[in-house]
Amino acid sequence: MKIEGKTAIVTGGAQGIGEQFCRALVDHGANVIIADLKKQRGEDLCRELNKQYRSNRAKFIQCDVTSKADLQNTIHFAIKTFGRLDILCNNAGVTEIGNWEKAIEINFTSVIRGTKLAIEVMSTRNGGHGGVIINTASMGAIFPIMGGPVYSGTKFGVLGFSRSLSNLNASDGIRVNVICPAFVRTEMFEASIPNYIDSYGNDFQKKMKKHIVSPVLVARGMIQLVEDDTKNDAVMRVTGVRGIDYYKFQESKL
Ligand SMILES: NC(=O)C1=CN([C@@H]2O[C@H](COP(=O)(O)OP(=O)(O)OC[C@H]3O[C@@H](n4cnc5c(N)ncnc54)[C@H](O)[C@@H]3O)[C@@H](O)[C@H]2O)C=CC1
Ligand SMILES: CCCCCC(=O)/C=C/[C@H]1[C@H](O)CC(=O)[C@@H]1CCCCCCC(=O)O
Repeated sequence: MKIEGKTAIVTGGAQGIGEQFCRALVDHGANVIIADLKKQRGEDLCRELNKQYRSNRAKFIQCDVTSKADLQNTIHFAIKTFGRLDILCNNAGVTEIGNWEKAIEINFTSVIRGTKLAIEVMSTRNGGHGGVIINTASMGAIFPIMGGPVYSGTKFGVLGFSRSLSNLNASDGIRVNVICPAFVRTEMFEASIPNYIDSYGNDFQKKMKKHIVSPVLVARGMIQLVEDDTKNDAVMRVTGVRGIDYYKFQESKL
Protein backbone atom coordinates (compact mmCIF):
# COMPACT_ATOMS: atom_id res chain seq x y z
CA MET A 1 0.00 0.00 0.00
CA LYS A 2 1.30 3.43 -0.80
CA ILE A 3 1.00 5.25 2.54
CA GLU A 4 0.87 8.83 1.26
CA GLY A 5 -2.68 10.22 1.55
CA LYS A 6 -3.97 7.22 3.53
CA THR A 7 -5.52 7.46 7.00
CA ALA A 8 -4.27 5.53 10.03
CA ILE A 9 -5.39 5.10 13.62
CA VAL A 10 -2.74 4.19 16.21
CA THR A 11 -3.99 3.16 19.64
CA GLY A 12 -1.56 3.84 22.46
CA GLY A 13 -0.10 6.38 20.05
CA ALA A 14 0.96 9.01 22.58
CA GLN A 15 4.21 7.39 23.69
CA GLY A 16 6.59 4.47 23.25
CA ILE A 17 6.14 2.17 20.25
CA GLY A 18 2.84 3.84 19.29
CA GLU A 19 4.46 7.27 19.24
CA GLN A 20 7.11 5.98 16.80
CA PHE A 21 4.35 4.42 14.68
CA CYS A 22 2.67 7.84 14.46
CA ARG A 23 5.93 9.60 13.62
CA ALA A 24 6.77 7.08 10.88
CA LEU A 25 3.27 7.16 9.36
CA VAL A 26 3.16 10.96 9.24
CA ASP A 27 6.67 10.95 7.78
CA HIS A 28 5.38 8.68 4.99
CA GLY A 29 2.56 11.12 4.21
CA ALA A 30 -0.35 9.54 6.12
CA ASN A 31 -3.10 11.24 8.09
CA VAL A 32 -2.79 9.88 11.63
CA ILE A 33 -5.24 9.68 14.51
CA ILE A 34 -3.33 9.38 17.77
CA ALA A 35 -5.75 7.52 20.04
CA ASP A 36 -4.68 7.34 23.65
CA LEU A 37 -5.79 7.81 27.24
CA LYS A 38 -3.01 10.35 27.79
CA LYS A 39 -4.40 13.68 26.63
CA GLN A 40 -1.43 15.92 27.29
CA ARG A 41 1.13 13.58 25.73
CA GLY A 42 -1.09 12.93 22.71
CA GLU A 43 -1.87 16.59 22.11
CA ASP A 44 1.80 17.57 22.46
CA LEU A 45 2.85 14.93 19.93
CA CYS A 46 0.11 16.02 17.56
CA ARG A 47 1.17 19.66 17.75
CA GLU A 48 4.82 18.74 17.26
CA LEU A 49 4.09 16.60 14.17
CA ASN A 50 1.84 19.20 12.54
CA LYS A 51 4.47 21.88 13.11
CA GLN A 52 7.33 19.67 11.85
CA TYR A 53 5.47 18.67 8.66
CA ARG A 54 3.68 22.03 8.24
CA SER A 55 0.41 20.16 7.97
CA ASN A 56 -2.72 19.25 9.82
CA ARG A 57 -2.37 15.53 9.19
CA ALA A 58 -2.03 14.49 12.84
CA LYS A 59 -5.05 14.54 15.15
CA PHE A 60 -5.40 13.44 18.75
CA ILE A 61 -8.46 11.82 20.24
CA GLN A 62 -8.75 10.71 23.83
CA CYS A 63 -9.71 7.06 23.71
CA ASP A 64 -9.86 4.30 26.26
CA VAL A 65 -9.59 1.17 24.14
CA THR A 66 -11.57 -0.80 26.72
CA SER A 67 -14.62 1.37 25.93
CA LYS A 68 -16.59 0.25 22.88
CA ALA A 69 -18.04 3.77 22.55
CA ASP A 70 -14.55 5.32 22.55
CA LEU A 71 -13.35 2.92 19.85
CA GLN A 72 -16.44 3.60 17.72
CA ASN A 73 -15.98 7.31 18.23
CA THR A 74 -12.32 7.09 17.19
CA ILE A 75 -13.21 5.35 13.93
CA HIS A 76 -16.04 7.83 13.22
CA PHE A 77 -13.61 10.68 13.94
CA ALA A 78 -11.12 9.30 11.38
CA ILE A 79 -13.81 9.03 8.69
CA LYS A 80 -15.35 12.41 9.52
CA THR A 81 -11.96 14.16 9.53
CA PHE A 82 -10.13 12.44 6.68
CA GLY A 83 -12.92 10.68 4.77
CA ARG A 84 -11.51 7.15 5.04
CA LEU A 85 -9.73 4.58 7.18
CA ASP A 86 -6.94 2.48 5.65
CA ILE A 87 -4.61 1.45 8.47
CA LEU A 88 -5.37 0.42 12.04
CA CYS A 89 -2.56 -0.24 14.52
CA ASN A 90 -4.01 -1.95 17.60
CA ASN A 91 -1.02 -1.15 19.74
CA ALA A 92 -2.17 0.00 23.22
CA GLY A 93 -1.00 -2.43 25.85
CA VAL A 94 -0.06 -2.80 29.50
CA THR A 95 1.77 -5.28 31.71
CA GLU A 96 -0.21 -7.42 34.10
CA ILE A 97 1.41 -5.82 37.12
CA GLY A 98 -1.33 -4.71 39.55
CA ASN A 99 -4.38 -5.73 37.53
CA TRP A 100 -4.28 -8.82 35.36
CA GLU A 101 -7.99 -8.65 34.44
CA LYS A 102 -7.47 -5.16 33.03
CA ALA A 103 -4.45 -6.39 31.07
CA ILE A 104 -6.67 -8.95 29.33
CA GLU A 105 -9.21 -6.24 28.46
CA ILE A 106 -6.62 -3.82 27.09
CA ASN A 107 -4.21 -6.24 25.42
CA PHE A 108 -6.67 -8.72 23.97
CA THR A 109 -10.39 -7.83 24.14
CA SER A 110 -9.79 -4.32 22.80
CA VAL A 111 -7.71 -5.66 19.92
CA ILE A 112 -10.60 -7.93 18.94
CA ARG A 113 -13.13 -5.10 19.23
CA GLY A 114 -10.97 -2.56 17.38
CA THR A 115 -10.35 -5.05 14.60
CA LYS A 116 -14.05 -5.90 14.23
CA LEU A 117 -15.11 -2.25 14.16
CA ALA A 118 -12.42 -1.37 11.61
CA ILE A 119 -13.41 -4.26 9.36
CA GLU A 120 -16.94 -2.81 9.15
CA VAL A 121 -15.69 0.44 7.61
CA MET A 122 -12.67 -0.85 5.67
CA SER A 123 -14.30 -3.83 4.00
CA THR A 124 -14.63 -3.63 0.22
CA ARG A 125 -17.88 -5.56 0.72
CA ASN A 126 -19.28 -2.53 2.58
CA GLY A 127 -18.01 0.05 0.10
CA GLY A 128 -14.69 0.63 1.93
CA HIS A 129 -11.25 0.73 0.29
CA GLY A 130 -9.85 -2.33 2.11
CA GLY A 131 -6.77 -1.77 4.23
CA VAL A 132 -4.23 -3.13 6.67
CA ILE A 133 -4.55 -4.01 10.36
CA ILE A 134 -1.35 -4.37 12.36
CA ASN A 135 -1.71 -5.85 15.82
CA THR A 136 1.15 -5.38 18.26
CA ALA A 137 1.82 -8.67 20.00
CA SER A 138 5.24 -9.55 21.44
CA MET A 139 7.92 -12.21 21.30
CA GLY A 140 5.95 -13.33 24.35
CA ALA A 141 3.27 -14.41 21.83
CA ILE A 142 5.66 -17.03 20.43
CA PHE A 143 7.51 -18.03 23.62
CA PRO A 144 6.05 -18.17 27.12
CA ILE A 145 7.13 -15.46 29.59
CA MET A 146 7.50 -17.13 33.01
CA GLY A 147 7.34 -13.81 34.86
CA GLY A 148 4.34 -12.56 32.88
CA PRO A 149 1.90 -15.43 32.23
CA VAL A 150 -1.19 -13.28 31.72
CA TYR A 151 0.68 -10.75 29.56
CA SER A 152 2.07 -13.59 27.48
CA GLY A 153 -1.38 -15.23 27.32
CA THR A 154 -2.92 -12.03 25.96
CA LYS A 155 -0.22 -11.84 23.30
CA PHE A 156 -0.69 -15.50 22.31
CA GLY A 157 -4.37 -14.52 21.99
CA VAL A 158 -3.60 -11.53 19.76
CA LEU A 159 -1.45 -13.71 17.53
CA GLY A 160 -4.03 -16.51 17.23
CA PHE A 161 -6.89 -14.07 16.64
CA SER A 162 -4.99 -12.11 14.00
CA ARG A 163 -3.76 -15.18 12.11
CA SER A 164 -7.28 -16.61 12.08
CA LEU A 165 -8.34 -13.62 9.95
CA SER A 166 -6.05 -14.46 7.05
CA ASN A 167 -9.05 -15.07 4.77
CA LEU A 168 -10.16 -11.42 5.08
CA ASN A 169 -7.67 -10.37 2.42
CA ALA A 170 -9.48 -12.35 -0.27
CA SER A 171 -13.01 -11.61 0.98
CA ASP A 172 -12.79 -7.99 2.18
CA GLY A 173 -9.48 -6.59 0.93
CA ILE A 174 -8.03 -6.33 4.44
CA ARG A 175 -4.59 -7.66 5.32
CA VAL A 176 -4.03 -8.55 8.98
CA ASN A 177 -0.48 -8.80 10.30
CA VAL A 178 1.18 -9.16 13.69
CA ILE A 179 4.34 -7.52 14.97
CA CYS A 180 6.27 -9.26 17.74
CA PRO A 181 8.95 -7.12 19.35
CA ALA A 182 11.39 -8.38 21.96
CA PHE A 183 12.16 -5.98 24.81
CA VAL A 184 11.72 -2.40 23.62
CA ARG A 185 13.13 0.59 25.43
CA THR A 186 9.92 2.44 26.32
CA GLU A 187 8.28 3.57 29.55
CA MET A 188 6.65 0.15 29.88
CA PHE A 189 10.06 -1.48 29.79
CA GLU A 190 11.72 1.09 32.06
CA ALA A 191 8.97 0.69 34.67
CA SER A 192 9.62 -3.05 34.77
CA ILE A 193 13.38 -2.85 35.29
CA PRO A 194 13.11 -3.13 39.12
CA ASN A 195 11.20 -6.41 38.67
CA TYR A 196 13.83 -7.72 36.29
CA ILE A 197 16.58 -6.77 38.70
CA ASP A 198 14.70 -8.65 41.44
CA SER A 199 14.53 -11.72 39.20
CA TYR A 200 17.89 -11.57 37.48
CA GLY A 201 20.19 -9.41 39.61
CA ASN A 202 21.92 -6.10 39.11
CA ASP A 203 23.84 -7.08 36.00
CA PHE A 204 20.52 -7.72 34.22
CA GLN A 205 20.75 -4.59 32.07
CA LYS A 206 24.21 -5.59 30.86
CA LYS A 207 23.12 -9.13 30.09
CA MET A 208 19.93 -7.95 28.38
CA LYS A 209 21.57 -5.28 26.25
CA LYS A 210 21.65 -7.33 23.05
CA HIS A 211 17.95 -8.24 23.46
CA ILE A 212 16.66 -4.67 23.74
CA VAL A 213 15.46 -2.96 20.56
CA SER A 214 14.55 0.63 19.83
CA PRO A 215 10.93 1.62 19.20
CA VAL A 216 12.14 3.25 15.96
CA LEU A 217 13.10 -0.18 14.61
CA VAL A 218 9.66 -1.54 15.53
CA ALA A 219 8.10 1.35 13.59
CA ARG A 220 10.30 0.53 10.60
CA GLY A 221 8.89 -2.98 10.72
CA MET A 222 5.32 -1.69 10.88
CA ILE A 223 5.90 0.47 7.77
CA GLN A 224 7.21 -2.58 5.93
CA LEU A 225 4.05 -4.53 6.84
CA VAL A 226 1.85 -1.70 5.59
CA GLU A 227 3.73 -1.04 2.35
CA ASP A 228 4.29 -4.62 1.23
CA ASP A 229 1.02 -5.85 -0.27
CA THR A 230 2.23 -9.45 -0.16
CA LYS A 231 2.22 -9.36 3.65
CA ASN A 232 -0.94 -10.96 5.00
CA ASP A 233 -0.99 -13.32 8.00
CA ALA A 234 2.64 -12.28 8.57
CA VAL A 235 4.24 -12.63 11.99
CA MET A 236 7.09 -10.15 12.09
CA ARG A 237 9.72 -10.43 14.81
CA VAL A 238 11.71 -7.39 15.87
CA THR A 239 14.57 -8.59 18.01
CA GLY A 240 17.97 -7.37 19.10
CA VAL A 241 19.65 -10.48 17.77
CA ARG A 242 17.99 -10.77 14.33
CA GLY A 243 16.55 -7.30 13.69
CA ILE A 244 13.43 -7.47 11.52
CA ASP A 245 12.48 -10.91 10.23
CA TYR A 246 9.47 -13.20 9.85
CA TYR A 247 8.50 -16.16 11.99
CA LYS A 248 7.23 -19.17 10.06
CA PHE A 249 4.63 -21.40 11.67
CA GLN A 250 3.82 -24.87 10.45
CA GLU A 251 1.07 -24.84 7.81
CA SER A 252 -2.34 -26.16 8.92
CA LYS A 253 -3.06 -29.60 7.52
CA LEU A 254 -6.79 -28.86 7.34
N1 LIG B 1 8.10 -2.30 25.66
C1 LIG B 1 8.27 -3.60 25.41
O1 LIG B 1 9.26 -4.22 25.86
C2 LIG B 1 7.33 -4.32 24.54
C3 LIG B 1 6.06 -3.84 24.30
N2 LIG B 1 5.22 -4.57 23.51
C4 LIG B 1 3.87 -4.12 23.25
O2 LIG B 1 3.91 -2.90 22.54
C5 LIG B 1 2.75 -2.11 22.81
C6 LIG B 1 3.18 -0.71 23.21
O3 LIG B 1 3.99 -0.83 24.36
P1 LIG B 1 4.99 0.33 24.83
O4 LIG B 1 5.05 1.39 23.84
O5 LIG B 1 6.21 -0.34 25.28
O6 LIG B 1 4.22 0.82 26.12
P2 LIG B 1 4.07 2.28 26.77
O7 LIG B 1 3.57 2.04 28.15
O8 LIG B 1 5.29 3.08 26.58
O9 LIG B 1 2.90 2.93 25.89
C7 LIG B 1 1.63 2.39 25.88
C8 LIG B 1 0.62 3.44 25.49
O10 LIG B 1 -0.66 2.83 25.54
C9 LIG B 1 -1.57 3.71 26.18
N3 LIG B 1 -2.67 2.98 26.81
C10 LIG B 1 -2.62 2.14 27.86
N4 LIG B 1 -3.86 1.73 28.17
C11 LIG B 1 -4.71 2.32 27.29
C12 LIG B 1 -6.10 2.30 27.11
N5 LIG B 1 -6.90 1.59 27.92
N6 LIG B 1 -6.64 2.99 26.10
C13 LIG B 1 -5.84 3.74 25.27
N7 LIG B 1 -4.50 3.82 25.42
C14 LIG B 1 -3.95 3.11 26.42
C15 LIG B 1 -0.72 4.42 27.22
O11 LIG B 1 -1.34 5.63 27.65
C16 LIG B 1 0.57 4.63 26.47
O12 LIG B 1 0.56 5.84 25.75
C17 LIG B 1 2.00 -2.87 23.90
O13 LIG B 1 0.97 -3.63 23.30
C18 LIG B 1 3.06 -3.79 24.47
O14 LIG B 1 2.50 -4.94 25.06
C19 LIG B 1 5.61 -5.73 22.89
C20 LIG B 1 6.85 -6.19 23.09
C21 LIG B 1 7.81 -5.55 23.95
C1 LIG C 1 10.68 -13.73 24.97
C2 LIG C 1 10.01 -12.64 25.72
C3 LIG C 1 10.03 -11.32 25.02
C4 LIG C 1 9.03 -10.43 25.66
C5 LIG C 1 8.84 -9.14 24.93
C6 LIG C 1 7.83 -8.33 25.66
O1 LIG C 1 6.70 -8.19 25.23
C7 LIG C 1 8.25 -7.77 26.87
C8 LIG C 1 7.40 -7.06 27.54
C9 LIG C 1 7.73 -6.60 28.85
C10 LIG C 1 7.85 -5.09 28.87
O2 LIG C 1 9.12 -4.63 28.52
C11 LIG C 1 7.61 -4.76 30.31
C12 LIG C 1 6.96 -5.97 30.85
O3 LIG C 1 6.67 -6.12 32.01
C13 LIG C 1 6.64 -6.92 29.79
C14 LIG C 1 6.47 -8.33 30.27
C15 LIG C 1 7.78 -8.96 30.65
C16 LIG C 1 7.66 -10.02 31.69
C17 LIG C 1 9.03 -10.63 31.81
C18 LIG C 1 9.25 -11.10 33.17
C19 LIG C 1 10.64 -11.62 33.27
C20 LIG C 1 10.72 -12.63 34.34
O4 LIG C 1 10.65 -12.22 35.51
O5 LIG C 1 10.86 -13.80 34.00
